[in-house]
Amino acid sequence: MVRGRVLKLSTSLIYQHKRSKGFKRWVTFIALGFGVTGVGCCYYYSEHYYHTELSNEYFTKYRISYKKDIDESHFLLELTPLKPQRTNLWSAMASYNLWSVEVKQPDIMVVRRYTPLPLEVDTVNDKLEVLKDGYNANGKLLFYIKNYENGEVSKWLRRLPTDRTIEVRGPYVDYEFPRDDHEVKRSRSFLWEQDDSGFAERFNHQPFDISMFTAGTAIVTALQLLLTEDPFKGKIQLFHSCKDIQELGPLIKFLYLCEQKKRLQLHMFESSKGNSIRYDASKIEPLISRPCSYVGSTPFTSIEDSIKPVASLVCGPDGYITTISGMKYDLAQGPICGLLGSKGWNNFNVYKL
Ligand SMILES: Cc1cc2nc3c(=O)[nH]c(=O)nc-3n(C[C@H](O)[C@H](O)[C@H](O)COP(=O)(O)OP(=O)(O)OC[C@H]3O[C@@H](n4cnc5c(N)ncnc54)[C@H](O)[C@@H]3O)c2cc1C
Repeated sequence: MVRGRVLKLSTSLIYQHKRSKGFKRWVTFIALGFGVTGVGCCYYYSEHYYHTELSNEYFTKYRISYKKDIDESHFLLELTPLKPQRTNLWSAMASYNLWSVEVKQPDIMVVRRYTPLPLEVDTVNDKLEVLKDGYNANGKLLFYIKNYENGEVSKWLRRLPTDRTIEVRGPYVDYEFPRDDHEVKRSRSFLWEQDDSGFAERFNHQPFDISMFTAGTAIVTALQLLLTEDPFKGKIQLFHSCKDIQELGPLIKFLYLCEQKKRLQLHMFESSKGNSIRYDASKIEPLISRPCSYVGSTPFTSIEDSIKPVASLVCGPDGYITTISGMKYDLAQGPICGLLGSKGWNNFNVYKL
């Protein structure tokens, strides 16, 4: 009888042991399942959401999808994000913000700003196309860049092969115009060479005009305002200095289209043709308008033929900024002197970028 009890006990112990072994196996299996799912979720999150949307708080990875030399110092660079961008910065910024992004040079850990243009490369025909309203080409960014002989980042960028991954952060707003949320969107159909000659433009409010003074690649600031979705509503009087207009490559066409549409009044100063602001300021002085007063938001009347600039933006190397508008001290604007100073412009209506 005692033997029978012992046998029963040992059988139940073995059973319990077996059961607890099975239980342990189940627990391990479930824990492993949770672990694998957790790791999978983290991987999916990091791949699809984390650090994939462009932000100025971290770097996002982009691939060099196109690079084309214009001449020995200028090239076009197209970056495609590794993950398509959900935010359409062209719709969000429109022409109310001039914006740029920072590109990181990882070997020396420095960043430089570059100003994207709302263009994408049509690889079949090897030409530039303006991005249509509501379309962001999945977040592609196209840049016009000058490489400097001793330039840390521009020279490095020019040498990188296509398909190389680089890191970008932004966007950074470099200048902000007053935003009018009750204004109608401006059409850009002429940029696709569509005939809109029968269409008379009307706005809710009277647009204001500006003057821009750019040198070299700084022309991208004017091009961004002219080509972006809902482009600048007023006229832009642009004084551009460069060695030769040909250094703009395929971008020249867009300037001429805007000029034909009377959205742009272009004054070119090409040093290779002996036409330089630096050496002959008297050539440009008579062309510069005096500042007109900004009267704020008034009902639309008409689009006039004349240009009445209420603000001037000056963008280029330090020496150029000094000639046009007086010295800029790092982040401080400094007093308005130079050519603009002599024409009555001041710190209320001039901004040195
Ligand atoms: C808001 C913003 C937007 C910009 N957008 C663009 C853009 O779209 N395309 C573009 O090409 N550049 C743009 N730049 C200029 C760009 O950020 C770099 O300054 C430029 O590429 C030179 O950097 P680097 O590292 O190659 O040269 P660095 O190592 O900084 O300088 C090397 C040498 O080049 C000289 N140098 C540097 N910059 C200039 C200049 N602008 N003019 C004359 N000499 C210079 C320096 O004096 C130095 O001797 C922008 C700058 C700002 C602030």
